Amino acid sequence: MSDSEPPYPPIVKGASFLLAWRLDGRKVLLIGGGLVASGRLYYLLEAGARVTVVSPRKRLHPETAYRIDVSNPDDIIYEDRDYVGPEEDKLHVTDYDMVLTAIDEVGLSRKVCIACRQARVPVNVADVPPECDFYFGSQLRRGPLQIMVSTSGRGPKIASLIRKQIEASLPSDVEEAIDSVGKLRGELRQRAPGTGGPLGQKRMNWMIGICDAWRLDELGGMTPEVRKQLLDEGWNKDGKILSPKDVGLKSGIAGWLADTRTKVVDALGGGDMQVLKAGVTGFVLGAVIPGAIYIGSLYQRRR
Ligand SMILES: C[C@@]1(CC(=O)O)c2cc3[nH]c(cc4nc(cc5[nH]c(cc(n2)[C@H]1CCC(=O)O)[C@@](C)(CC(=O)O)[C@@H]5CCC(=O)O)C(CC(=O)O)=C4CCC(=O)O)c(CCC(=O)O)c3CC(=O)O
Ligand SMILES: NC(=O)C1=CN([C@@H]2O[C@H](COP(=O)(O)OP(=O)(O)OC[C@H]3O[C@@H](n4cnc5c(N)ncnc54)[C@H](O)[C@@H]3O)[C@@H](O)[C@H]2O)C=CC1
Repeated sequence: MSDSEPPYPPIVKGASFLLAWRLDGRKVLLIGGGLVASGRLYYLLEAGARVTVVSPRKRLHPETAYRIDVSNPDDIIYEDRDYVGPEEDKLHVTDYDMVLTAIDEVGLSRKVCIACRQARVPVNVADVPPECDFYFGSQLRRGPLQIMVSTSGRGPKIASLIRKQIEASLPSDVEEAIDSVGKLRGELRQRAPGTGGPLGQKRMNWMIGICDAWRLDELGGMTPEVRKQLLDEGWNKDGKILSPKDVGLKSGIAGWLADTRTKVVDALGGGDMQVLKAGVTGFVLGAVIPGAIYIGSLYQRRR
């Protein structure tokens, strides 16, 4: 490295700050009940938010109406009427953790945005990027795995296409792998409880070692007995990292590749090597796009 070369990556401004917002039990105001609102509502409910929907029933999108009709009143409070404005309405933006508008009244949305910003309540106005404190992205979920693609507002349809490519390239056993790792982490914590310090560092190093030494499909196939073996004969013995071979599992990359190809092709409803190529390209693109991947629906907007 030359003397003038910076030691760390340069800052390139213009990005969004990506995070996985824990909305469980939080209050969200959703103004509007059309197609766009139905997508917002779906993701909010999946995140456990307590949503107040204000929108006249006569123009509700069928999915919004369905969610309202089948949901527990703790999850959705529904007001069958027009929202009248931040000054006049009996609902106050200050009582919410997040406010979303998805209505076809630009002036009213602007007023909501101004009131939210004054009160420092995060707001998203569908259709008006400058009035959004945060953007939605194209999302997919497989249990604990969530991936979101953002194009920083430049090309939402491209975000959707990239998300689909990533989706097609995901190994079908990714959810099992994450579940296994979650269980192993929990069991490790029981053996070595506590927060931070040298023990925390040792725990983390051990988990990193295991995740590096085991392929996703191998992790997904990990039985409770194998997890116990990893802990008994690995963690308990100087934090040793046992490989799949060490616990008596056969490794076979060729078998795994064949299996993955079949699963990718199956996921796309059959096909040929062209399809596999598209999936792999998608995965690579997913890794480099200037967007967001949240480790962690397939709701699709139909316009
Ligand atoms: C800034 C942002 C604010 C926000 O909504 O949070 C925003 C803004 C706008 N969208 C517009 C149009 C379209 N939006 C979509 C689709 C989606 N839009 C989504 C997000 C976002 N849209 C945020 C930035 C996301 C990012 O950073 O990439 C997705 C990803 C998530 C979601 O909404 O849930 C979802 C795909 C979900 C999926 O399929 O997985 C399609 C395609 C389609 O419908 O098939 C079109 C038509 C094609 C086109 O116009 O490009 C317009 C112009 C309206 C006009 O011209 O009148 C604006 C306003 C503007 O750009 O000025
Ligand atoms: N950000 C984005 O990604 C996109 C944004 N949009 C925009 O989002 C907005 C909503 O789009 P859609 O859901 O497709 O429209 P829509 O026409 O299906 O739904 C509008 C909904 O808002 C309700 N509404 C209107 N005035 C209201 C008020 N004062 N109080 C409560 N509810 C009210 C209507 O009853 C209806 O349920 C539009 O402005 C549209 O241009 C549309 C597509 C993409």
